[in-house]
Amino acid sequence: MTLLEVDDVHTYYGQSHILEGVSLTVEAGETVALIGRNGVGKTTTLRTILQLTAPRRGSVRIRGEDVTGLGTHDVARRGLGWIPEDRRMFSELSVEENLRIAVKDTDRVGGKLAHAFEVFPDLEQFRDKKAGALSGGQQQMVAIARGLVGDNDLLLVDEPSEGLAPLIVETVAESLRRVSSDTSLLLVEQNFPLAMDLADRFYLLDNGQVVEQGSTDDVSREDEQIRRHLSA
Ligand SMILES: Nc1ncnc2c1ncn2[C@@H]1O[C@H](COP(=O)(O)OP(=O)(O)OP(=O)(O)O)[C@@H](O)[C@H]1O
Repeated sequence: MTLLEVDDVHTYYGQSHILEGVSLTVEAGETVALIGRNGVGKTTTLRTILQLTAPRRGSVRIRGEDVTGLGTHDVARRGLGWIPEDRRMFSELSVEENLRIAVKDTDRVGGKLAHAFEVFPDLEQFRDKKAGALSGGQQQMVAIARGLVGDNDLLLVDEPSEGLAPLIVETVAESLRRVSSDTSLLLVEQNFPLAMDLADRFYLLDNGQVVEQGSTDDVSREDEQIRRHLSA
């Protein structure tokens, strides 16, 4: 089943034409990577999907239903979760409270928290600690765990490895791998090897357009070309 279908979206900030006809899909169960240099429109693509910035042309469909122009809250209610680049913790609240807030079905808070701590055993020892006191890697893990307890069918994850040391990136990658057995992922990543490792398919964006796409299994052939786009 096609969970998400973005068709030929054109998105602007004021007069600036940022996305110039982006199309992509995410099937149920897939992890899809959106890669590309700084400023090519990756975050804008996620914002467009969530209708935080509605496209002027083109459409966004969730399970075949056109959600273009709906409020972000209504899009989220259809099973889309967002893990933004800045992670958006409630820094004065504990890890557990941050997770509780994300549970939509309040009758199931206990079970959801237990599941989160099972998937992220490292988090359990921090459950009473203020989220603002955690390291960047630990906060990223809380952000991913929040996506997990939120019962989302698709998580939009923006640059999860940003600013993290290589060893911590590996832990975060492992968290995403675990979450991907429960939910589909659309992953914005500038770390090319990480994106290739986690994703089934990829889209390469440049200047607001998809310039390459395919299975990550086939990527070695195109490797040089992709790297050129990423470093240009
Ligand atoms: N709120 C805004 N108003 C005007 N221009 C914006 C706004 N947000 C982003 N832009 C511009 O839109 C373009 C695309 O930005 P976007 O954040 O989508 O890129 P990105 O590929 O996610 O890059 P990064 O990795 O730096 O976040 C950039 O040129 C950026 O300067």
